[in-house]
Amino acid sequence: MKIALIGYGKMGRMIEQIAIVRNHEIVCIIDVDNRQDFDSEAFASADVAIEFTSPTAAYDNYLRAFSHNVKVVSGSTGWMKEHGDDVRRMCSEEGKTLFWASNFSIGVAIFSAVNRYLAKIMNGFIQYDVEMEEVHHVHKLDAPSGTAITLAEEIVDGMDRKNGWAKGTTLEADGTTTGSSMHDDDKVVINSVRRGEVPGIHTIKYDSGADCITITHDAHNRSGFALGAVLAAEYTAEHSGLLTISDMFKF
Ligand SMILES: NC(=O)c1ccc[n+]([C@@H]2O[C@H](COP(=O)([O-])OP(=O)(O)OC[C@H]3O[C@@H](n4cnc5c(N)ncnc54)[C@H](O)[C@@H]3O)[C@@H](O)[C@H]2O)c1
Ligand SMILES: O=C(O)C1=N[C@H](C(=O)O)CCC1
Repeated sequence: MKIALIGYGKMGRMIEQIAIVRNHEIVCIIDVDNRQDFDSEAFASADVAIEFTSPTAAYDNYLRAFSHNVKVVSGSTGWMKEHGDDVRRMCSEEGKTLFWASNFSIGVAIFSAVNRYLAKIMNGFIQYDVEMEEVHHVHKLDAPSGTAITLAEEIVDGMDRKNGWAKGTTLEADGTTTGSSMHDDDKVVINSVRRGEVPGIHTIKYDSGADCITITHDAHNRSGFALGAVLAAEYTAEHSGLLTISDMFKF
């Protein structure tokens, strides 16, 4: 398969390595300094573009790729609130294809299945309250993480006493804390920590007067995200519309 990369940072570089091992051809690499290459023959020849850039760059990159009829797989987070409706409309009404996931790792797909199951059980046990913590490296631009938001939305779907999520505190790398831990009881509070070079840790904690149950996904490195993105590109070459992890992994 012919793959174009949009964003050649930590994720773009790791995706390139895995794609080559899986016998794909990288036909074009676009980063901030050569955005004119969106209009190249090489870019238009791609079966799929894999996009990992930033919260503010992602949406425009989708538009550029769509204008050349190139399908997109993207892991960029933090753009959904502003552009989610527009992207959904383009995929459902205008024949565009975007595979988007807040987290591409198989481990997080499994963790998400456990999260959904646990939330449904906890719906019947009102003595437990739930909160979440995500820990990421200090370069991360968005908080809470996209993964934490997805996991919180799953909890809200499973528990009648929760009707949304709220951004809690953020412990910054310099030790300062911003945000607030005070929120209505019907919100799933997500606290963030920015520390060193942590690839990503998500912990969901159910606490009662008697005990506490926690589940954690701890990424050792970015290889799980990158492999998942290449698998998603292989899936996207054969499918269309708005796609996500639950389309690819059925469990
Ligand atoms: N879904 C997932 O599994 C997953 C996993 C890791 C990271 N992410 C997300 O992916 C994004 C990128 O992560 P990263 O660790 O590779 O970041 P990074 O900062 O290492 O790399 C981003 C790259 O994008 C480039 N870029 C920025 N704006 C651009 C633009 N307008 N056009 C082209 N290139 C542009 C930057 O120059 C940089 O090379 C972030 O939003 C992060 O949250 C998602
Ligand atoms: O490194 C990042 O940035 C990550 N972003 C995603 C998120 O926001 O959930 C996935 C984990 C790594």
